Amino acid sequence: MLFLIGMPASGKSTLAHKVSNLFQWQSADLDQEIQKLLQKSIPKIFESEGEIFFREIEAKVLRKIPVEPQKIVATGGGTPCFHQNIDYMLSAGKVVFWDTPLPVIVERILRHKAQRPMFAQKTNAEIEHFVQKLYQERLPFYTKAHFRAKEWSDIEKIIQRADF
Ligand SMILES: Nc1ncnc2c1ncn2[C@@H]1O[C@H](COP(=O)(O)OP(=O)(O)O)[C@@H](O)[C@H]1O
Ligand SMILES: O=C(O)C1=C[C@@H](OP(=O)(O)O)[C@@H](O)[C@H](O)C1
Ligand SMILES: [Mg+2]
Repeated sequence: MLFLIGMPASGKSTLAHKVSNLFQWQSADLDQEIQKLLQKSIPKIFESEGEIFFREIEAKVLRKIPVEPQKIVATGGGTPCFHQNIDYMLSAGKVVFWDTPLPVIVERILRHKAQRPMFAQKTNAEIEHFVQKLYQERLPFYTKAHFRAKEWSDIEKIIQRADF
């Protein structure tokens, strides 16, 4: 099983779908599993229950996703940084850091910021600064991954060479 980690808006959810379609792999999206379980959108969960509750549920749901070969799981941007989730993922499967360039991430967040609870209340300049800071804080977790991928060809190589 492959876990995708990386910044919010780096494209983890999109990439999991693409791998699933192209290689007929199973896929799962941790945020979607949480939304299904609680019958609430991620922004609503943040708003009504708060981040601490979200991180607890996130850690539990992560560990409930069945570990199977030829399966790719998109996690949330913060997943590896809480509740020893990175150690769990490193032991349960292979972990890929999807390292999209920060300017691309900033541009995507600015386009859809209303849907993202961490960014909705911030000005554009604040978002840019916040994304830089978040990247620096999270890099020590992200770089624990088995693989660091920057483009699609990196993903293809990982899928072809690793025995999952
Ligand atoms: N390779 C890509 N090229 C262009 N846009 C992309 C690409 N991957 C993702 N996106 C867009 O970026 C946004 C965030 O993608 P998403 O897969 O939700 O990221 P994440 O799950 O990492 O937050 C979405 O609007 C998506 O359509
Ligand atoms: O970076 C984060 O802390 C978060 C990223 C989101 O997932 P994506 O990375 O799929 O946007 C989602 O889990 C939640 O809003 C928190
Ligand atoms: Mg996602």
